[in-house]
Amino acid sequence: MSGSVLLVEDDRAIATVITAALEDEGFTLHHCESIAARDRVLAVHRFDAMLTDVVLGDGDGIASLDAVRAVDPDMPVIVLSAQNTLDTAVRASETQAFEYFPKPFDLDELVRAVKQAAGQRAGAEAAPVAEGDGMPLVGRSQAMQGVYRMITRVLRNDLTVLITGESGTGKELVAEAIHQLGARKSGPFVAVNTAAIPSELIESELFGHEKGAFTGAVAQAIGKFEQANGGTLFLDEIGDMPPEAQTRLLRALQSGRIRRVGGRQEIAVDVRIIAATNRDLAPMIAEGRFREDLFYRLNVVPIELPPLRERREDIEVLSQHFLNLAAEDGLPRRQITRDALGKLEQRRWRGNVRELRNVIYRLALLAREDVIDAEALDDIIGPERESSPTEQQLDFGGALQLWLTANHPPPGALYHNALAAFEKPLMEYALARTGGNQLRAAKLLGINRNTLRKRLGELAINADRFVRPV
Ligand SMILES: Nc1ncnc2c1ncn2[C@@H]1O[C@H](COP(=O)(O)OP(=O)(O)OP(=O)(O)O)[C@@H](O)[C@H]1O
Repeated sequence: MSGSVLLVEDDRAIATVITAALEDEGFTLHHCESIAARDRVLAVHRFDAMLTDVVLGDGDGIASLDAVRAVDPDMPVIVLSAQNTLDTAVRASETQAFEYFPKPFDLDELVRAVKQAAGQRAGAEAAPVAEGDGMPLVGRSQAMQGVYRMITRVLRNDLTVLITGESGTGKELVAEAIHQLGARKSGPFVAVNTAAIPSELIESELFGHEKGAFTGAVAQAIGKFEQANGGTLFLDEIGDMPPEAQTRLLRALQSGRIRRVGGRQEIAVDVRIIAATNRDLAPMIAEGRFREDLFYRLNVVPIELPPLRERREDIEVLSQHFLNLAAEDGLPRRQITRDALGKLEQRRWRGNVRELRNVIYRLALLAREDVIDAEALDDIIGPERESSPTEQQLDFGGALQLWLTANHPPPGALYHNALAAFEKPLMEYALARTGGNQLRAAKLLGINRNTLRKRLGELAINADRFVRPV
């Protein structure tokens, strides 16, 4: 049996014996000798079970269990005690300790109890998250099983999660799953893509601002932290966060309170944070571009999403899943042959699951027959291009196709709505690049200033939003 066990015991002889016995059974042991050390390690690691002595140098192993429950309410705890009094036994059972062992104890019995405790936890946790069953994630590979296991570990607590993985591997979907399946599901899920917001606006976007905080702050605005109160805040592309915003975020995480830009009052927020990045943060920390202390605050529970090329066995179920979604989105219902799937399984998928989704939608839309075979696949998507993943994701036609299937504009409004969907981000980009200066934005776009002003009005874009704080 495998599993990880935290052993809190200041008697080294006993610790050595327990460690040896449990390691022989395949457990990984982490040993510490004090309550302070226990709490430090629990803040960053999660264990399948904990064994604790009662009388420790810096406190009482039972009386201090509340702190353990606060970070991990469901971890089975086995109490070991040399004070074989009824009082200790009663106190242990009052804390719902999994089991109580007076010293000296029978080592075999202890090993059996640990196996049972760790097994019970794994059983209780394995149940809620598996593919299907309200679980939006598809894939049965070993790698995805590991991801599901990690998700189950964070459903019944509010630990901060850092999701890493290449672009398009499903990081946002995992964040949504944690929210939907967890205790906060009735609260809001608010996603912020740090990379998509001009750096000058990030702080105001996250924390809100008071009226007059900077030029253009014409009214008070509530930030994403406050919007997510009682729910989950998903901070995507956290590696792109500018240094000042990192500092402010760290402060908010430490204190559970935020202050609006230009505001004096500290506001308490009850928000679970899930962050994600497709960048390797280690070199950024080394170069001083990402705060190490923030990294540790975020990386309490790391979840790593494997690239699609490392779980090719999932390509078949994912393809079927996306064919179904395409049909639900109003595209023709298609089937795909084993040969065609074989070809899909050989591709590199540098854009990961997002790229697969786009390809399947394109196939569903453009295939001439209901059954997509290898030949049809070659016809429609051709050989793999040598383009970078970014180019593949930014394939304009593909994105438009997805937009068209996801939005069903009323008849007669298709051209108008598609144009607005295209123009709005373009105008916003130009305004963000030029700090809200309409003259410069018009120049950047290569259009007349009056045309810009007219379109801003028609598209309900508030140019003031892009004015840089001074
Ligand atoms: N395991 C999966 N099962 C079903 N759909 C998936 C899975 N993984 C990803 N997807 C789909 O692939 C697309 C990309 O996923 P998502 O946006 O979550 O990726 P991401 O890692 O957050 O990307 P980025 O780093 O670019 O923000 C979405 O349409 C998502 O629904």
